[in-house]
Amino acid sequence: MVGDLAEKTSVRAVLEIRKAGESEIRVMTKSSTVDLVTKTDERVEKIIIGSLIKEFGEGTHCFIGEESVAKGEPCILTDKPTWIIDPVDGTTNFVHGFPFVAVSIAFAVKKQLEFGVVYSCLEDKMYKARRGKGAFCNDEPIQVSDVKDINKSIIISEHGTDRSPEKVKKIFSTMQKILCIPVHGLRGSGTAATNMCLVATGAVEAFFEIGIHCWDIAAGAVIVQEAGGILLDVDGGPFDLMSRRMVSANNDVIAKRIIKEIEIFPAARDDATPEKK
Ligand SMILES: O=P([O-])([O-])O[C@@H]1[C@H](O)[C@H](O)[C@@H](O)[C@H](O)[C@H]1O
Ligand SMILES: [Mg+2]
Repeated sequence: MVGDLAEKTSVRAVLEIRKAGESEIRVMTKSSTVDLVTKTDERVEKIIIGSLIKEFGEGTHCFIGEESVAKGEPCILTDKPTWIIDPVDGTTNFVHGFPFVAVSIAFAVKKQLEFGVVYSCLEDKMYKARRGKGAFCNDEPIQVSDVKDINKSIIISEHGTDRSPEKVKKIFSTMQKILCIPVHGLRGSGTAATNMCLVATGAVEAFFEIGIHCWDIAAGAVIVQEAGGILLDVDGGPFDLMSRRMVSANNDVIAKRIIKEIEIFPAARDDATPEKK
């Protein structure tokens, strides 16, 4: 029921994004001049939350949505049934017409992710997974790659929207070290949700990033795990959805090899009190 609804809602969101992409896009900024947002991000989030509230009634479920949080709504994951939503993951891509843009909708109960749907709009691929029930792309089962040799891997990372020189230096130093292991290649689609689905289908072996948010990765987290992959913190500890740090990989051999090279830098938790952000 929850899954069907998430799927139905993601289809509505995708139609809206595709339609909006055909006319002129007015761009605004959030935390920095490269952290972009559009009216479409805001409208699509309202559509998603509105249709979920219509179904479940006001006050029964909680919502963590990228644009609502940007407008001051809390970003705290409680035990209550909670939807975690990125209406347009890959907003920069959307603005530039770079063809990877996804809608990401996840559902958690008691802080446990139960269901995720990532709809890659322009490729027309709907990825979905329910805890314990496998992962699918357009209804076909998907599975991570079985590569264990890092020298035969493709790794994804992104540089996010924080451009402070010391962070950028660490990001590129990590990428340089990983590239020179050597791996077959380094990639990045510009949407964390899609990157995770690429891990889940076996197109790449891993995706890691410091600075992502819970709404970028919540749905992808269910999909990667249900496709047989793993999630870890960038220091090798357990994955924490609110920590803004994540390594997703096909297996722990690949994950741990990458973790050896990651230069960690601080990122305020999604659920940090405002004065700590
Ligand atoms: O802002 P947005 O386009 O929804 O999300 C961004 C994308 O997922 C990008 O791939 C990642 O590198 C950033 O960290 C995210 O913020
Ligand atoms: Mg996003």
